[in-house]
Amino acid sequence: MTDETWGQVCNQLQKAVGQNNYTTWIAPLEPVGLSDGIASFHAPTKFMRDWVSRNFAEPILRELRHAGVIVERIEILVLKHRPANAAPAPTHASAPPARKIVSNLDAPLPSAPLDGRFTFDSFVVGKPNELAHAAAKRVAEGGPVSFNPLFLYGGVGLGKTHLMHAIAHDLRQQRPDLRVLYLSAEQFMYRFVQALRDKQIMDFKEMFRSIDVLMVDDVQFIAGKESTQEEFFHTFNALVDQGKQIVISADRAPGEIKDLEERIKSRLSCGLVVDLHPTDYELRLGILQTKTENYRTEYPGLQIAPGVLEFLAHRITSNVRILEGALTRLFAYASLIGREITLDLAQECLKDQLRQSERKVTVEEILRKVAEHYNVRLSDLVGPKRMRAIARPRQVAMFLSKSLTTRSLPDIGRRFGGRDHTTIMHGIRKIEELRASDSQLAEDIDMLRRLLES
Ligand SMILES: Nc1ncnc2c1ncn2[C@@H]1O[C@H](COP(=O)(O)OP(=O)(O)OP(=O)(O)O)[C@@H](O)[C@H]1O
Repeated sequence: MTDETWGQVCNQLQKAVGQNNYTTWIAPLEPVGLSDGIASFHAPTKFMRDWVSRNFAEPILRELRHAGVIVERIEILVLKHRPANAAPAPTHASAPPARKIVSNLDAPLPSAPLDGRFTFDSFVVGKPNELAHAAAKRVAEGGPVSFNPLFLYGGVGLGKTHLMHAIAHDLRQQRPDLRVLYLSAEQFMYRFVQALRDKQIMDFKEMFRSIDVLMVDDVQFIAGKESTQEEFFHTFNALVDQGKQIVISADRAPGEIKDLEERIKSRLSCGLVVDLHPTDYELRLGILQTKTENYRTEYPGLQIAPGVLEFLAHRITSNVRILEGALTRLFAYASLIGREITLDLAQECLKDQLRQSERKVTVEEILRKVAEHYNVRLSDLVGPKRMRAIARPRQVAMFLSKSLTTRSLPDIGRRFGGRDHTTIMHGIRKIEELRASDSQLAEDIDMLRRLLES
């Protein structure tokens, strides 16, 4: 492969993977040769080799083929660390070209790849995440540091990584003068161990202390890993002392991370600790609406019936990742079979997800909702009164208890003031009969069922 071909490939890769990824991961690669359908490259570190192999091998291969190179796979080799004046000593037998030794401070930061979709524009703000969003926005302005660190925590799939990437995107665009490094705590550890092994710990320290904004995702990962914690603590202190911004995320609050040293917990709690709360209905609906808008360009002409998004927002409450996955699946499915997205289609396509998130409705909840709906006392529902105004709602509650819970008739009877199972059966039959002719009753039941299942 000629330099010219590689140059062309690089131009294409820049477009394919984005400028940041290109500068960080592709530009440092050196093509070494091509033989037996294997294109070989040198990478400066193992960390880089692993990242590139995992994340960029496919686009590199694709662009090489586009440029007419006949290649089956790529191979990335690591140049062993060596003194600056020594001859190159690759870990591979073939002779590599001489490598320029660059100062650490000029080298691109080994940031983990950023997801181009995780921007502030695509982040939907609601009550549960508004503080986290506002704090992240503030950091993204790159102005004077007002809280250090910004500590974002919350359960799985609630947007921590999204916000951190959004900060990095904004900073890179608006403050290209700042050295911004985003990586997971696992990658921090990996780099640290690597530096120890390669006796490059001074380079490691120098690099981490040269950063203006350091973002470490999933910091709970270093709990119980003593020397990594120690190094993290020193890095953290050095940056805070220099007035550099730090953003950290974790799955729980600093004080609740087990096996994390006390001094680190207290350091992490010093700035602004913000909780990303579980989503509420409005936020979920907002996210679904935004994502649906995006899909409209991808699937033009696909119709979505009213009520489907509301239904999903009610039923899929676990986390945003699962909610997004359900919507993606639904659009792909509907476009494949060429049908409008209706409630029925959603139920059919998302059976598994819906079953998993099915709420366990209790007889007590049913009694409470039915009492509220018919404006009768709960005690009357389970009591002995027989007048129609009480007896009918009671039968509705019996019917719903049988269809929405897995309780047996005797069990339901016990929860209805110790009634016999035959009484419960009678009540259920009555409602089944009436429902067919009484549309008001059928509507009431439908509504109550939806309320209870949401
Ligand atoms: N408020 C939001 N608006 C739009 N998309 C969101 C929002 N919150 C989360 N998401 C999306 O949900 C998915 C999961 O979010 P993210 O990866 O940031 O979660 P996380 O909190 O880092 O979870 P984990 O700890 O599992 O990594 C992403 O695709 C993200 O874009």
